[in-house]
Amino acid sequence: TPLPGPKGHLFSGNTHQIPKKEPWRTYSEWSRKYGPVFQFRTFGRNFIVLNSVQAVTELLEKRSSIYSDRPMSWMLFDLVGRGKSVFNISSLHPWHRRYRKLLHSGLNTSFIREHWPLLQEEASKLTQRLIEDSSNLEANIRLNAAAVIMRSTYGYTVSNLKDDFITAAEETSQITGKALAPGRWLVDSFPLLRFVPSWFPGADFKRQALEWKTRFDFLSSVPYTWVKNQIANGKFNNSFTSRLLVREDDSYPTAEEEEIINWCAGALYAGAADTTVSALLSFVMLMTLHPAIQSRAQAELDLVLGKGRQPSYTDLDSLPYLGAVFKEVLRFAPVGPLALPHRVIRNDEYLGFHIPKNSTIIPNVWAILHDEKTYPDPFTFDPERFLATGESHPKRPVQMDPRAFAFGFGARSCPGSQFAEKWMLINMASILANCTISPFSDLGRMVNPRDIEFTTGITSHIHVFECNVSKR
Ligand code: HEM
Repeated sequence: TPLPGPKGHLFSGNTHQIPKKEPWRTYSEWSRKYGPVFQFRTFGRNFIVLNSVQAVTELLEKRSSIYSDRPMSWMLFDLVGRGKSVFNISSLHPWHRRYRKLLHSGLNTSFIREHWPLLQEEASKLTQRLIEDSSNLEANIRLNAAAVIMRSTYGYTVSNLKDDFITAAEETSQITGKALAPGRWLVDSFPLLRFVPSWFPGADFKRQALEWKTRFDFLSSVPYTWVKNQIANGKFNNSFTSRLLVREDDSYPTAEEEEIINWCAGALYAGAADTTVSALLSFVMLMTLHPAIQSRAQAELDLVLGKGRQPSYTDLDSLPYLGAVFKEVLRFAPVGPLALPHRVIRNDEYLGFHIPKNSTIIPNVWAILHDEKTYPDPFTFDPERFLATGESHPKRPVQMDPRAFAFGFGARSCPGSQFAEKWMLINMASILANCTISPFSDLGRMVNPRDIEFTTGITSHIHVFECNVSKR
């Protein structure tokens, strides 16, 4: 049986019905009408949206070996030459496994411990900047992301957002966005167009692709060449990249190994920058709106830290309430409401429905994290959902851990999740131990938690409103 879904035109399918704003909400409504797994179609492409815990677990996790490919973008992967990036590489490509292994071991607990002093130092700098000027909330948080990532990936120190390495990394993500813009490139619907010669009238897309490819080749070589030079000069800082390049037996990586290391290192900024900024912005905004929750997290910190001590690695396990706040931020304001799309590589069947080979699979993480059966009263921000000894609902069972969904699925799940979590927790601990965040009271304006808005994109950001950050 074919999967249910909204009726579309014979040729263009449902192209005209795809929502431009917060599509996860529309998909969630459609799932009430068509069921938790439904499909829709655009020119030559089939999309399947998974809206339930059961569906993502069964298909993306248990059948990960066939559900972990990425949908093809001829413009970005082929013409612009980004098909081998960690995010885009086909799960059938032999490097996919090598990337995953390298990223997992490269971002493991010992990496996190090694970079703990950096995380702690940047957390206190961020806290200080927020106290001095809370009007630049987003820029201050961005600087924290850039500083941590560039230092831990390449051993490179960033002190402002105008830094060359940051502008290079940001240009990379802007080009990626333009090359992936849905419906923008005809070649994505008619792949044969890629063989049109670039001088041919109307082949502007090929000239554009070549320009971007040249730019990418340059941009991706900048930080990598820098680390290699530092190592050659014998004065490098320990980093993700240096750990892979400098070997105990003094051997040199092969050209192929170097290419793999460069793709993996390049993925860290792309994976970390926007996601951690989104999570931390949501945290600050949600603390502004929920003073009682904020004070409870501060009371927990005060108890563990005593007077004057700053939070450290070993404290994190003694801060269950702060841990619950982190989980609730991920649930209430998912960083990637639709994670990233996957592709199924062969025909399959689910609950008697036919899943056609090559369909793009969209996990509706937002719908899962706002399903009232799993998370009663889903639009209320309430960290107690994740505590066994809730004060206000002592008998309520602990709710499902949102980290199982917020970081994606199967052989594509986020390799930086452990690092991200420790990094966010130390930032949150440092901010709350030293400051109190409150609404901009002069204006007497208070945003109703239900009116919070989010931007639409691969990562979604909370709409920022002004707040006060004052030293405690
Ligand atoms: C709160 C922070 C973060 C969230 C919510 C998050 C979430 C995600 C999600 C949803 C995916 C897509 C998974 C899928 O396709 O099923 C992903 C992929 C990825 N993330 Fe993260 N991430 C975060 C932080 C980080 C950090 C700090 C790093 C690196 C240091 C990182 C590196 C990556 C990489 C390299 C991928 C691509 C994996 C692949 O395609 O095989 N992420 N992340």
